[in-house]
Amino acid sequence: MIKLFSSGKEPKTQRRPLFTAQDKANISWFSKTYLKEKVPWLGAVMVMILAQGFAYQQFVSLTEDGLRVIFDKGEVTGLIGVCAMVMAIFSVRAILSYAVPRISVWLASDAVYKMRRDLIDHIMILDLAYFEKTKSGELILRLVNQAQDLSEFIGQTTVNAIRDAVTLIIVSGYLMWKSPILFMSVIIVLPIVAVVVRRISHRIKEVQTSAENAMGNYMSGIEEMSNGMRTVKISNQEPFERQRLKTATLDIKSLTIRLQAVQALMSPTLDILAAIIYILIIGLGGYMALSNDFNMDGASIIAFMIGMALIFDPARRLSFFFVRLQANLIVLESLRGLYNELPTITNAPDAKAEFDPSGDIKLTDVRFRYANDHPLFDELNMTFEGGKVTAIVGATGSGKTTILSLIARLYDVSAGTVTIGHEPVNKLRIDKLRQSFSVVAQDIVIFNNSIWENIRYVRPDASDEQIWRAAELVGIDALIRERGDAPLGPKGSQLSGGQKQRIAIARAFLRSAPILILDEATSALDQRTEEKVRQAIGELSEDKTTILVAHRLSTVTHADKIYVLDEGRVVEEGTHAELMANKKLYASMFSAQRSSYGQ
Ligand SMILES: Nc1ncnc2c1ncn2[C@@H]1O[C@H](COP(=O)(O)OP(=O)(O)OP(=O)(O)O)[C@@H](O)[C@H]1O
Repeated sequence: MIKLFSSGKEPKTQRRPLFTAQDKANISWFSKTYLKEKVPWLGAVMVMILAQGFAYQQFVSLTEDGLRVIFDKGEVTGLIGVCAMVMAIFSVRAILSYAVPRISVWLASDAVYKMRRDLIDHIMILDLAYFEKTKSGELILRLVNQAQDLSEFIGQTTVNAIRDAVTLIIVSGYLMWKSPILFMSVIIVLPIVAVVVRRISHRIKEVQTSAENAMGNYMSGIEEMSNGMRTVKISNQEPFERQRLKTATLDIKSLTIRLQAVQALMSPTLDILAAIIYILIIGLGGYMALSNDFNMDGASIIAFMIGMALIFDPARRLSFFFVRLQANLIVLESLRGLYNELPTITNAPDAKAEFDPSGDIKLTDVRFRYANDHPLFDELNMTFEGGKVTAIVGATGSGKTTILSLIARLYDVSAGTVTIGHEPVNKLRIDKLRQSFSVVAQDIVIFNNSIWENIRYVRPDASDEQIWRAAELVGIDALIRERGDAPLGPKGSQLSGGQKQRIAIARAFLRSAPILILDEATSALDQRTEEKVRQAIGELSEDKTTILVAHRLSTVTHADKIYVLDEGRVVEEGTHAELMANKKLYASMFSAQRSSYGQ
């Protein structure tokens, strides 16, 4: 679970390798999955990068020649020749400097596009349970920001780092060949760089994890605040929301500053090291040039100095690369973590596409729990007869909606079976199973689109006549004419609760599947509209297996069978008349409701 805010005290860093086994596995996964097919292009980029490295080496070598021409021979034509060569070398490097980022950014963007595409595919198959426990801000962070960060890191930072590493190796090799003693004396400082980079990298990794978490919290906070603005305003909770978001941004600010503070330690360290290197070249190199014991002259010292200057910047950038690498390893880990979320509700290997959706729906000895601590159902037995209307009533939280979720296999039972027409639902192809339902759920999802498009959503191939007919049956046709193509606002915020419910019922009409599930389908309608819609629903449920969940018992009296549920157990079952005659829970609930409605 994501840590809400970092405590400010990071655990003491233990000595860990630069890449953990997990990091290596993540990098290998990303390369194999998204870069392997681009190997020829990656090869081309590598060749160009090598050519860029050799261009610098040639430049150092030509500079030395040029200096000798000036110091020793004094030939102007020789000097022009050297200048022309330098120009040619830098022209080649310039062309490559254009080509390399163009290709590498394309490669990285394509790889990250494919990863995003796969992530979207993967998210779509995850269980409902995953979305009920995951904050949407976390998903947005991964799919938007982290994927983008990774793309930039691979396409620009890593390619630049490889170019720097190649330049460093080639030019260092050349300097080593020219003067091993001088080269070995000046790179004595390198182990210090390695130690500093290592220490700083570990620290960055820790702070980056907290920063990513804080960003996810901030995004989730914004989402919750904007979606819940009606409740926020009515309950005067603006100060609380303001404070919550401010605390989240403050957390991001302090983590960003901490991250920068750690990263900033690199610069002064490297500046001091640069000074040591130049002092060594001037002092030791100067001594070698003055002494007759070494094969060195002024030109070689200056060329050596230029060579070191040329590799110093790549070396500095490379050390920053390792710092940024740590941050991006965290991002990669977080992205790959999404793939580690696996759906449990999947098609069985021999899943059937053919079954009789108009058969009886049976729950036999069903056991189910949401969290591990409290079982909701223990040996639940129910039958919803095919082609009949069955109602489930009971106190709030007694498990009515959960029964519907088990039938539609949004959750799997932990023991027992749920069958439709004698076929266990977990042996049916999930798409075929769900195609057999028309559902009017409690939480109606309305998209920011027109009413028309919202109805059509459940059956994109429906004809205009079919959509009009569905709209007329629930009496929303006039509103369609009035609003036209105007979008309904996020989550249908520009509609009343009853209008949303009518759209949901129109969807059920349009879909006209053999099993009709109505979960508090008419609770937000006024009595006159409800009467009209109920007649329409009556027509719709003809020859269909209908499961009706309602609190208002007057809406279930016509059902062929009524189940009364209490804390996950069926406490009564029968027709309205039978249950009234029983004079138990149902009868008392019915009488209480009737007297409260003044009937
Ligand atoms: N996704 C979930 N994770 C954990 N617990 C859940 C989840 N959904 C529901 N519950 C719990 O399971 C129990 C049954 O919930 P359910 O929604 O099935 O009740 P219900 O009878 O339909 O209630 P209502 O009449 O209020 O709609 C409740 O205690 C609820 O808090």
